[in-house]
Amino acid sequence: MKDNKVFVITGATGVGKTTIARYLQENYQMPRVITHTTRSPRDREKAGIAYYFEDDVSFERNHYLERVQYAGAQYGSSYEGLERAWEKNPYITIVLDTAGAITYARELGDQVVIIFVTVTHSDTLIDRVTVRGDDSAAVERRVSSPEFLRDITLPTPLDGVAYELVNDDWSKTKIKLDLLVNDIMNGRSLPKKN
Ligand SMILES: Nc1ncnc2c1ncn2[C@@H]1O[C@H](COP(=O)(O)OP(=O)(O)OP(=O)(O)O)[C@@H](O)[C@H]1O
Ligand SMILES: Nc1nc2c(ncn2[C@@H]2O[C@H](COP(=O)(O)O)[C@@H](O)[C@H]2O)c(=O)[nH]1
Repeated sequence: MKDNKVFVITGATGVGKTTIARYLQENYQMPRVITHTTRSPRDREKAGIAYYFEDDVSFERNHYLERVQYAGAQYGSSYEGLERAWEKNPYITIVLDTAGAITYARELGDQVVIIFVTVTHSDTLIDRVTVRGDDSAAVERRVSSPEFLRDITLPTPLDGVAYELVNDDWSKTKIKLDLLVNDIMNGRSLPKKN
């Protein structure tokens, strides 16, 4: 449906994209689109909740709006996943890398609200994912990947398109999210930078 919207939450590893999606689910009943990946599950990640975990063969069976390689694994968001979420609510979320966010902006136009999440000091990201329980070798691989370095800064195609949200302090982030969601739901638009 034309009035359906998808909040695309993007940015580097550990900035808090999944935490933001969870907040929007719990407080605004926005379902998150579950995407597909060939990477292995982390401790506590459940199949069908965190991701649809695939192998190289099963990954090819889905119909993707976009797909990317990220730090050596494949990721993709399927049309079926989007429709399943929109059946539950006209406002939904998806967590993507910046390449995926650019594709969504191009393919879905006005139906997309992009939130680019950053932190002031990128060193804090390593602490955050370590506290989350990520294996130290995986953290090392991830933060030295070209995709991680790319996603730290706002890509040019998203400049003036994405809302920039600095997630240093979670209590302030929640206030900014509430303002943004209420404005979008009421057809207003906040400045893109805060
Ligand atoms: N403002 C914040 N201050 C401190 N810790 C935070 C903040 N926001 C999120 N976190 C924590 O940082 C960790 C990483 O957050 P989250 O998993 O949401 O990141 P992400 O961007 O989805 O990462 P990835 O792309 O690697 O999946 C989690 O342990 C989360 O609880
Ligand atoms: N473009 C896409 N990016 C995706 C998709 N699913 C997840 N992601 C992003 O990949 C990285 C790595 O995720 P992680 O869970 O292994 O840390 C992160 O930026 C996710 O937002 C997708 O379907 N398409």
